[in-house]
Amino acid sequence: MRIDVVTIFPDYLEPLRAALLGRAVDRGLLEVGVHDLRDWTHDVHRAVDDAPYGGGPGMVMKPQIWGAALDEVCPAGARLVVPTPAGRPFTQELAHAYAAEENLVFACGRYEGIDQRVIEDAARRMPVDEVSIGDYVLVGGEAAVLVIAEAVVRLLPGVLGNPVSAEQDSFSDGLLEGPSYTRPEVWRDLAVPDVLRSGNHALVERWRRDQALERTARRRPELLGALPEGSLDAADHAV
Ligand SMILES: N#Cc1c(-c2ccc3ccn(Cc4ccc(CN5CCCC5)cc4)c3c2)n[nH]c1N
Repeated sequence: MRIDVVTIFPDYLEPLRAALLGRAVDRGLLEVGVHDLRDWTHDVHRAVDDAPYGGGPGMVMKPQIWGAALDEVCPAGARLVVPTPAGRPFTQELAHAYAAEENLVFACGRYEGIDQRVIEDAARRMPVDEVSIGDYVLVGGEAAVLVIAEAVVRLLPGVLGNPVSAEQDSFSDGLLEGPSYTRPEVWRDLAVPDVLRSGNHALVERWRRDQALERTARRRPELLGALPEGSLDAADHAV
């Protein structure tokens, strides 16, 4: 997979070359290109924004600059991903879909966002997704790209040391995962649940499933309602 990011703050994307993602790059599992949008400006001020038509707060990013940048950065077959507060929710399901792509290009907006015609024009040549990472307001798209990139790259074959954990992720079965524990057995008078030290794998599996159901019911009850028909068995209904 190759990820390209267009931004006015290239340094913000340095974490793409660190830790898990950096190791994926070093191992040839991932290519990363970060591009400064201002490289496509031609005025002395390197302006990328202008006042919004119709008035309103803040500035909007100019279409000409973005158009020239995306024309050059987007390879044939790329999917363009544009983080925006008005986007559709970025989910684990979308992370899996993106992990199957050869080329992802991220357009990081700032100010009040990017002129909508940039998205409309790009959609003439490639799939374009406007996505949001959550119901809160950021200052630009860069933090969202880091979140999305990490969620996607960890799913690539060979990236995670323990690939099973990607399948046992939260949300992989529609539930939040339950609590985890490691040594010591007692820490500050808090003991590890006995069942986890029982050696009875069936009991451990049942306990973990119950914990996941209880946690999901408490923190994200709407996920229970969204489970596919037949996801819960008789033992689950006992929780
Ligand atoms: N993913 C994601 C995001 C973002 C995000 C993503 C990309 C950009 C580019 C610019 N901004 C700043 C901004 C902030 C608020 C508004 C709304 N307007 C304000 C007054 C009238 C409406 C427009 C832009 C961005 C924010 N925020 N939250 C998420 N989950």
